[in-house]
Amino acid sequence: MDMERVNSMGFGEFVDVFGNIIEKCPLVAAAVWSQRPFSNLEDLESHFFAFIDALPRSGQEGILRCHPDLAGRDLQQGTLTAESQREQSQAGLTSLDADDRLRLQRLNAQYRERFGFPFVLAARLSDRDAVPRELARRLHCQPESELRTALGEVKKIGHLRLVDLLGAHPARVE
Ligand SMILES: NC(=O)NC1=NC(=O)NC1=O
Repeated sequence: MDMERVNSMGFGEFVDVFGNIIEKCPLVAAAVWSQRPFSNLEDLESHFFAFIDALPRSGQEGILRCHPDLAGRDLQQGTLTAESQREQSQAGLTSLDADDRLRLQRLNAQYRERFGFPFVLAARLSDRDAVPRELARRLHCQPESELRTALGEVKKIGHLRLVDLLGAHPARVE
């Protein structure tokens, strides 16, 4: 899909295509549509990220709360979005043994208890050993910095989902 096609999309088609760039937050795509035309993937992405950055803290925490736990209930029940299902299975989270799954669920619960939002990490850039390690590490961070870290992961997930849809930007040959 090229940028000409993206820029020609009506509102409905744009939200159909980009509504889950930010997990379960089609509002972001609905807002970004009015910023068209976009010059390239980075430009489009910058509008998604600017919307998130401009939200009040409650809105940013709301974005995080829309993310399903890693190896959590949604994964067990098969109710993940297609993107999340793919990302979590690529990180090996669909084949955890009972002990590892229970450990991750306990860590997720501790994390949510401490911060009031779920642990979010770009699963495609991680793996089944790194996820619990990173969760245990971030569990001890300060709330302010952890909010920023978590939103950074939302942006990594969003970037990878945009690359899936638009194709990676060929390296410029100077
Ligand atoms: N809590 C999460 O981090 N969820 C997720 N990370 C991903 O990369 N996909 C998810 O569903």
